Amino acid sequence: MIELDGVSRFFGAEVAVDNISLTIPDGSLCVLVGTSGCGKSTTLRMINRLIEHSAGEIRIDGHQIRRFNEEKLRRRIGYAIQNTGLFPHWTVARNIGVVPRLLKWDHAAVDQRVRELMALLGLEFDEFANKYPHQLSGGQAQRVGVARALAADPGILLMDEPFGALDPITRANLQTELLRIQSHIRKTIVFVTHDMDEALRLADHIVVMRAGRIIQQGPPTRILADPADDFVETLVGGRDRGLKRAALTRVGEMMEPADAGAPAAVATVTPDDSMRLAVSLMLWHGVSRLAVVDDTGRRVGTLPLSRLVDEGP
Ligand SMILES: Nc1ncnc2c1ncn2[C@@H]1O[C@H](COP(=O)(O)OP(=O)(O)OP(=O)(O)O)[C@@H](O)[C@H]1O
Repeated sequence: MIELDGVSRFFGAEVAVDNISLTIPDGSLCVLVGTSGCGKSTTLRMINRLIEHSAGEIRIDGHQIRRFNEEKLRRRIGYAIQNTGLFPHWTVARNIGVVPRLLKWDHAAVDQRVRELMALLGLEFDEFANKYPHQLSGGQAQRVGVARALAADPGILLMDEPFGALDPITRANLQTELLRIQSHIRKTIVFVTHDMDEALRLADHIVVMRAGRIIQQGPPTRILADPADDFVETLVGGRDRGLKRAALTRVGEMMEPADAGAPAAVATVTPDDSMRLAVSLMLWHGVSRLAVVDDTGRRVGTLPLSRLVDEGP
């Protein structure tokens, strides 16, 4: 668990981060979001002590990070940044293995870890291990950057706009990959972005920052349902937020119990489908209710349009 307790950072007279408190439970993906200069990167870098905090306390697993040896702390924490920071004259394999080598793992263990991570990130070993960063596409280089950050199996992964420089399709693919990987490795991830859509897609917990302060924090559905002020509402897309919320809400959360007497429905959804898909299907088929079925096709519920109108997004 990472805890920030009344944390501030001053640069001369300027307050970059202003008395923020935040708890990030183990295994969760917390996204810091906000416009340029609001203090997101400074907050992230205070966690691995690339920047020291000026006031307050930062604790990892209950221990103040000031008490840790800086080098050791940084090796326990993976760090992935925009434009990857890969060493240009090193191969992909050597770049990925840098931290395990610093930690003096033996050669075979480093080699095995590099292979494992390349497989996890979808990079074919024979094709990519001996390439140099300039021979990679932006998305491939970013995958190598993430693999390198994970190499020593850190409990915590800090990611600073890691997909910021990529085209929208590559970016969406890497977001999906990150969610897939996270479902396997369950790291505690702190992710910085200025893109609210990216935050809504990835986060378990969103922290909206402005001028060094936390304006609002909570799960994506809460931020969408109840933005704290006009600034957050603008960030989440104003009138568009109903659809965004529908994309995050599962049918299972909104359905009613199966109604034996109801006429057979033309279209079906599963409890794991998004409400956005359900709305599309209703519009497409011109119906006001859908049958909800499980993986085996058994009817488990009903989703009437009234659920969307009364309580929906
Ligand atoms: N080393 C520094 N010296 C002086 N001021 C700094 C330094 N680093 C950051 N700042 C200031 O602190 C504030 C917060 O910067 P920070 O980089 O954390 O913002 P950010 O939200 O990550 O922005 P961006 O998305 O543009 O990177 C800014 O006003 C910035 O100018």
